[in-house]
Amino acid sequence: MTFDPSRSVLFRGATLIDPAAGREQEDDLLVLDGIISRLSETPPGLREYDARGLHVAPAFIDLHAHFREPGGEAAETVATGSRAFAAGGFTAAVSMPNTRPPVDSPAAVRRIRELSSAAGLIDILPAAALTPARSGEQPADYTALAQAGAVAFTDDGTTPSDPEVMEAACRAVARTGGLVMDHAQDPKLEAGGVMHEGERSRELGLPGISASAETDIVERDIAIARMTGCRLHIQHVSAAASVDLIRAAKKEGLPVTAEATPHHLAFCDRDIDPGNTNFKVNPPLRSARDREALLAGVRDGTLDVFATDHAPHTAEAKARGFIDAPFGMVGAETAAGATFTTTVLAGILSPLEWVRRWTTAPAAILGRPAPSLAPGARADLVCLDLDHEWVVDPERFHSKSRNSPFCGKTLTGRAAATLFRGRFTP
Ligand SMILES: NC(=O)N[C@@H](CC(=O)O)C(=O)O
Ligand SMILES: [Zn+2]
Ligand SMILES: [Zn+2]
Repeated sequence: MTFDPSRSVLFRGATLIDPAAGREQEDDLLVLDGIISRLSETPPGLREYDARGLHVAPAFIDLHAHFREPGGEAAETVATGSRAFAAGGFTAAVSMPNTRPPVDSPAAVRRIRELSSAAGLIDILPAAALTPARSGEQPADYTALAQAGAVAFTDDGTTPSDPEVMEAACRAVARTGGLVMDHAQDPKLEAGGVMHEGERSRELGLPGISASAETDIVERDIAIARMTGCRLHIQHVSAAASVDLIRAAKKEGLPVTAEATPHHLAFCDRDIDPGNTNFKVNPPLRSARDREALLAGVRDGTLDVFATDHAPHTAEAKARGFIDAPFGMVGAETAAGATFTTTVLAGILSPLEWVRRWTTAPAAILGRPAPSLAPGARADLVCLDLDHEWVVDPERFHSKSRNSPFCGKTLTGRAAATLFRGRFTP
């Protein structure tokens, strides 16, 4: 029997975590020609990977990533961002449309998919702008964008400030069965702020962004989901009251989901060093109480998934000081460790549930088939070393950018290897 050795491997002695089957067990795992196969089919001469002490799971899917191409290639490209995500244990990521120009046409959506295929390390699933030019002025042609390959619609970086535009957009997306992702932050209330408004911002003398900048929009858009039936995914939830609103919406049976970022789970405004602009992010790192509420939301499933909001910026841009530097932090290569450390090690999630939040849960939100370790499944896999303690050194990132708040921090857990269609990456 012949097989392609570059897409075939036998993982020996791994602990397999298969959230689709709800199972964690010690076993070998065979990958043959990029497909998970029955152990009884193992051919002679196959490469073996010693996975004793390691966990093998479906590879991670990120619902929220910025690749900066076109227009921001000094900070990241599809190729460098793909390497960063592959190194982080991912084989798929949803790209945000806030490039320059924005991804707001079928041609721009197709271009992202072409760049993704050319890089060949992960599947980049493009989100398209919710409104043309992300101007918040009118709905777009969602059918045409979806036909070109858009998996969701968002004006990430902002949200339509006019509730009537948001309602019309959600109504139109609902007709196509599509998904709206929402950067829930009122542009008016956010204006001029650079960190969470509270005791710490007053201490530092920095302009604040109130929690209500987020919660007002979460409330507005849950009401719009109720009226329109549109599937609504709240991005990068930061405030305790947002978690309460989302919990209540779910209880009511509304089609609302939400994501938690690694950085909002790991840090609060007390951790902000005003001399380090890598802590400047939108929405801002909020109070310790907000952070506790996010962890409670992760625990009870109100926050369905983790998502990185990987937002690369050049060292030059981040050197402008806390007032003028752009918002955003990289996250692809710290996501696994940061979320394992803040949730599993903290006793909030089991390892199986933690894997679920990076795999089957985001796939379900996208309406894609559940990633699985069953024979016949595509071998998009991550091999995790969950005992590995490491100190984050951004100089070692594959990303073009280094703007990580985790620099110098110790995390537990990392991707030891990633397989994309059976091939080791990056
Ligand atoms: N999160 C951020 O602080 N920045 C993001 C935009 C966004 O996700 O809102 C970026 O594109 O840099
Ligand atoms: Zn955003
Ligand atoms: Zn974003």
